[in-house]
Amino acid sequence: MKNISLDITKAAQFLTEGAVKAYEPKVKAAQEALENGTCPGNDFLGWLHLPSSITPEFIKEIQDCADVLRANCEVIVVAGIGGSYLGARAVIEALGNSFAWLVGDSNNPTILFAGNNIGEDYLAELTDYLKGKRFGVINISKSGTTTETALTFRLLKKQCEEQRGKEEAKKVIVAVTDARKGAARTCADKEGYTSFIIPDNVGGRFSVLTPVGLLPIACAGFDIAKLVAGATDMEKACGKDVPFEENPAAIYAAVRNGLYDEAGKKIEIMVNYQPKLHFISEWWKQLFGESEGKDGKGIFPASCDFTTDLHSMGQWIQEGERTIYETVISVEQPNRNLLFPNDDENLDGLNFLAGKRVDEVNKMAELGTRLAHVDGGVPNIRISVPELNEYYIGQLIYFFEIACGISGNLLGVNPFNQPGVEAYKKNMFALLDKPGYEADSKAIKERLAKEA
Ligand SMILES: O=P(O)(O)OC[C@H]1O[C@H](O)[C@H](O)[C@@H](O)[C@@H]1O
Repeated sequence: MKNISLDITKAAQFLTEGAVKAYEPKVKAAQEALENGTCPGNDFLGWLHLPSSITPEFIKEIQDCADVLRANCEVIVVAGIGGSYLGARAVIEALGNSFAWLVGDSNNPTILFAGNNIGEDYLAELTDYLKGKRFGVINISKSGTTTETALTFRLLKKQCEEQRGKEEAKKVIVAVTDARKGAARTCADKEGYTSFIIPDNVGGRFSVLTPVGLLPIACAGFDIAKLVAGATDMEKACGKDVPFEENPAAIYAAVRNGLYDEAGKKIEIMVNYQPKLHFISEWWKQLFGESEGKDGKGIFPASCDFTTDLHSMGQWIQEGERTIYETVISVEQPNRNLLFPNDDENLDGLNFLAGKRVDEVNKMAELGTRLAHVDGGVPNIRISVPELNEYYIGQLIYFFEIACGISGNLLGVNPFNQPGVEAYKKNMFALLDKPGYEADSKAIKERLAKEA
């Protein structure tokens, strides 16, 4: 089986000769530090060899739980935010039917996501939809206290118990959370829910290959063993002893830091040409944004779906400020085969495409865009994925995870904490008069009064 591969030629040309190679010693040091646990954030390195540590027995334990949910639910709601849902959604959407919620696939439950926002209409419409449905809930929170998830779970738990009875509800509510602490753990233990542990040393944005992602992905009907196999093979392919030039994660980390350090590229646009990969970009944005956006530094992670966004963002990318570069995920072979038909009248003038596969048009759009954007001063990194299946998505996940760990170390930050996310929470709790935030409430209201 070939691996995903990296083409940096259209990015390296924006750097001085040898600039990428010059990162080799720092990359090696970063990988040694990750391996030896001597880097900042070294209490969150459980992801580094997670794929190769996952046993068939553990896969079966997760699959068995998924089978119970699949047998008893027509809808499964995944409650989680950030790393507690993005990975699962990214994989499920990358592998699933683009219209999954409409095709009424009788073999698989409908997987919905909630707890990732505080939209009242969203939650009201969700609870309306769930009325009369045989639904279950996977409540995912590493801290077990995240407001968005906890607020949603309280609504769903109540509705599930009302609709199915408390005892039946216990069969179809599963918690994925901390081993010991947090409200989600307390509730799971009190109610007797099946639960899985998010290892202390695996941060949320690195947790898709723990039950955080594996359980929802298995519930959706995908092969988590193959996902883990792909991640395991990429773990080997990006190991610290792999020669720099042969280590795709090392090269990607080096190139992106070179573009940032030397070429003033402050924004990385993750691009796909397959709509199914939209949430892979969303997952990637948290992984790199939350890992590197610190100390006034870091490449800003953005994303675009092409060719869709070429009609909205194409102008900026082609002629805006030259502080951007693109990383393009290119899927070599789609899973389906659709030929473009001939039309005798040819009113649209498209008969020159007749008989071609739709993907041939997509690939020429990709090539044409790459030429245009590089000509316009936008470096282009291309990640080639042979096909969209569990194995290669597993490779892609681990590739980005290890590249992120290396890159954060090259940037000189702690890639594994996220102190910045606490600020909004403190303000929100103060404004909501949460017990324990009395002083903060007083201060923030005085501030708002002054600013009014
Ligand atoms: O899994 P949880 O503890 O609910 O956290 C969910 C998310 O929110 C936190 O505030 C962090 O920003 C993320 O790193 C995390 O993935």
